[in-house]
Amino acid sequence: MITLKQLNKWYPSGEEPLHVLKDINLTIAQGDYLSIMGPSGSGKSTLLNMLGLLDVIDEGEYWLEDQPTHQMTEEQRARLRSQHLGFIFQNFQLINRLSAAENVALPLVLAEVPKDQRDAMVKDVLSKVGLLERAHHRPGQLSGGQLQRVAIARAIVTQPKVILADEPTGNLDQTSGHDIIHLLESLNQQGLTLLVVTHDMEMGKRALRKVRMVDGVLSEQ
Ligand SMILES: Nc1ncnc2c1ncn2[C@@H]1O[C@H](COP(=O)(O)OP(=O)(O)OP(=O)(O)O)[C@@H](O)[C@H]1O
Repeated sequence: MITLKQLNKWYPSGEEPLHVLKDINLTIAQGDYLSIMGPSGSGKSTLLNMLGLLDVIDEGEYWLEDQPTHQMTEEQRARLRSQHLGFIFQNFQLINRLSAAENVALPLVLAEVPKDQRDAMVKDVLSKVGLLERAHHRPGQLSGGQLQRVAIARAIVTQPKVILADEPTGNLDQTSGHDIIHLLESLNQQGLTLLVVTHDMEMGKRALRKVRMVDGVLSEQ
């Protein structure tokens, strides 16, 4: 479902551009579970941003569901992003003045899903992540592990094919981290493709495919 061919990315930096991703080739199938590990500054988040269609490729090809994203306009890429991709971040990125249910509903509001349909979908995913009874709580009233569950519910409510997670356990204690790993893995077992950038050795090791990034060069173990 995802193919990267000879992908390159540079960032402007002083006199000489910084070559952040170097000739990346990668094929990801539906249902894969892939961890991306490597030293700080090696390009892991940049790669995840490219896969998430959040930034433009300078050179090479990125095919998503047989579609050439490298030839698309920003608008086309945004449409593809909202159809197929869900995102999870280390710092959850929830809106504090909205309840858990309202945070989860946001992508559906943006997609103009009617309210009654929206409510049913939100209820369904909140129950999947075990937080139905906290639906009306605001982020300030929830623990770190619960916040990440809300973020996961928000990521899956649009029924994406791929979840891109950047350090999903990075702000959690060990027990909550375990819970989040198990939740993501159970979603993967139901067919969701899972791509995770992590420094968490446990998660890194448990992934079915282990990819390592060093100085912009990717290798698979
Ligand atoms: N928007 C940007 N503009 C310029 N340079 C950037 C930008 N984003 C990242 N970089 C640089 O690109 C390199 C790769 O950064 P990236 O965030 O992808 O690394 P990482 O492997 O995810 O690191 P970490 O594990 O610390 O999060 C770093 O040298 C970083 O300073």
